[in-house]
This record gives sequence, C-alpha cells and structure tokens, in this order.
Amino acid sequence: MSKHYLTIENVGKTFSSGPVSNEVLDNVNLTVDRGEYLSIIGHSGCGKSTVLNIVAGLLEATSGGVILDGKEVNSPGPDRSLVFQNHSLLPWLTVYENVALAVEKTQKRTRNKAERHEWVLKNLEMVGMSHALHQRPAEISGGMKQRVGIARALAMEPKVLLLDEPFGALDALTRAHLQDEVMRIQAELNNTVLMITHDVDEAVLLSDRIVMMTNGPSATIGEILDVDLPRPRDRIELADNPDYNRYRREILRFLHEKQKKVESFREHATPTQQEPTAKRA
Ligand SMILES: Nc1ncnc2c1ncn2[C@@H]1O[C@H](COP(=O)(O)OP(=O)(O)OP(=O)(O)O)[C@@H](O)[C@H]1O
Repeated sequence: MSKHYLTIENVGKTFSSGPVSNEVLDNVNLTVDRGEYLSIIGHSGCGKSTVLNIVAGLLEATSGGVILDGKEVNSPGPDRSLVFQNHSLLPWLTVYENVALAVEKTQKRTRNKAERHEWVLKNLEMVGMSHALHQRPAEISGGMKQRVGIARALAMEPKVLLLDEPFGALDALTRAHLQDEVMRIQAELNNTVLMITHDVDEAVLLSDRIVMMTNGPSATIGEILDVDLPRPRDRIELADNPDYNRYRREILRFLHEKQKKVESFREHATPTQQEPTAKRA
C-alpha cells in the first residue's frame, strides 16, 4: 500500500463518441501527502478538470486509478468535497441551510443535532459569513457565494478538498481577499487540497507544490515545482521576494514553451492533424 495519502496512479482517460476517440490524459502519476496544498496548472483544455473529476469519482479513468487513504476511489463520496468556479448552492435554501444540508448528510453519525447546528455556524464563521445566515444565494455577491461553497465543503470534513478554479469568476480584489482567507483557514485546519488554477501568482502564493501539465491530447504531468516559501505568506512582501519571482518565472517558462509547441504543431500540421484534441479510434 502506498504511504501517500492520495495516489493518482497511471491514470489515462479517453472520451469516445461514436468512431471518434479523444485521449485526454495519458499516464498521469501523482502523489499527495496529508496536509499538502497542491495546485495543478496548465493550458486551457489540457485535462486539469478531468484529473480532478476522476479524483472526485465523477469520471471513471480509462486506465489506472486513484487511491485515497488506502481505498480505491470508484464513485463520489463525502471524503472528497468539490468547490467549482461557479458556486453550486441550492438557490431555494438560505446560506445556513445550504451548509446544514451537507452537514446533515455527512455528520449525522458523529454529531448530535445541537452539535451539527454549532458546526454549521462555526464553518460559516470561519469564512466570514455569520452575518448572512438567512439570506439566499440570489441575495449575496459572487464572492460571498464562493465563501459559502467553501464553508460547505469544509463542513463535510473531507479527506481531500478539491478546488476547481475556486476564485476564477471573482474580481481581482475579492479574489485576493478570498485567497488570504483560504491561507488562514489552511493554516488552522491543515487540509489536503488539490486545486486547479490558471493563475500563476495564485498557484505560487497558496501551494506547497505546483503540478504543471503538458498540453493535450494525451496530456500528462510535465514538471512539479516545490514551493519552498515560509508561511504565513504575505502577497505584498512576496512581490519583492527573489524566490517567489523565480517560481513565477519557472511556471511561465513552462507554459510558454508548451504554448510554442502547440503553435508550431498547428503551423506544420496537415489539415487532418489540425484537430489536436480529436483523433480517430
Ligand atoms: N465529459 C466529457 N466528454 C467528452 N469530452 C470531454 C468531457 N470532459 C472533458 N472533455 C474533453 O477533455 C479535454 C480536457 O477537458 P478539461 O475540462 O479536463 O480541461 P481543462 O484543462 O480543465 O480546461 P480549462 O482550463 O479550460 O477548464 C477537452 O478536450 C474536453 O473537451
């Protein structure tokens, strides 16, 4: 058995539609330790969400598999909670009820009614949403909805928190604020986190390691960067930190090189090759 908390082993994924098949992932191998904050970065369409969805159990790998805390992942489960770019709150429920519903589903055996109530309040307090318990999603801002989504995910006490561009739809100031909140919460809870992002600064600021994916088709892990910056991290101070800037440059270099390869492929491809994400089975 792997000593790692989360293991993604030789994962491949091919989507098929009639005679056309699209090998999105090939031989993805990754291990994540307990309490680690790991980001996945890569060009649009390379297969980042596909990796996350396989870990979430929402998609089945065509080859290989995922092991979390010694158990193979075969379906979605409360040990993995997902936060998407666009909130997925139930619009007819209040902020409190949205979190309470997840707590009812996952904590009934471990907490009694009063404890579950306190737990909902605690998680909403952690993300700074205690003032809006009785409002519905339509009555709060995008940043507030993401906060509630994060509270709901945390309240489930997952073994791994899966974040799919959680700040992607937010304006720059709200995003910065929420990133700081997530760092504070992470310092307190030490969750195991797998996050997808397009944002190089966000990846360096939040992560212990950054996984850089190659472009598809048949995307895999290109490089992994260890981010050895002391915590707590302060975005203003980091702007002048030579290591921070070196990490940023390394990611940008990787992404730039991969982009050049795609452009050169497109320039030299014959018309039948010009659809890099779809190939005949
Ligand atoms: N359910 C599906 N059925 C068929 N093809 C899919 C499915 N999900 C994803 N794909 C294809 O897999 C490829 C990778 O998609 P994915 O969403 O994983 O990429 P991504 O790196 O997360 O992209 P982005 O950064 O733009 O969100 C794309 O070509 C996409 O069209």
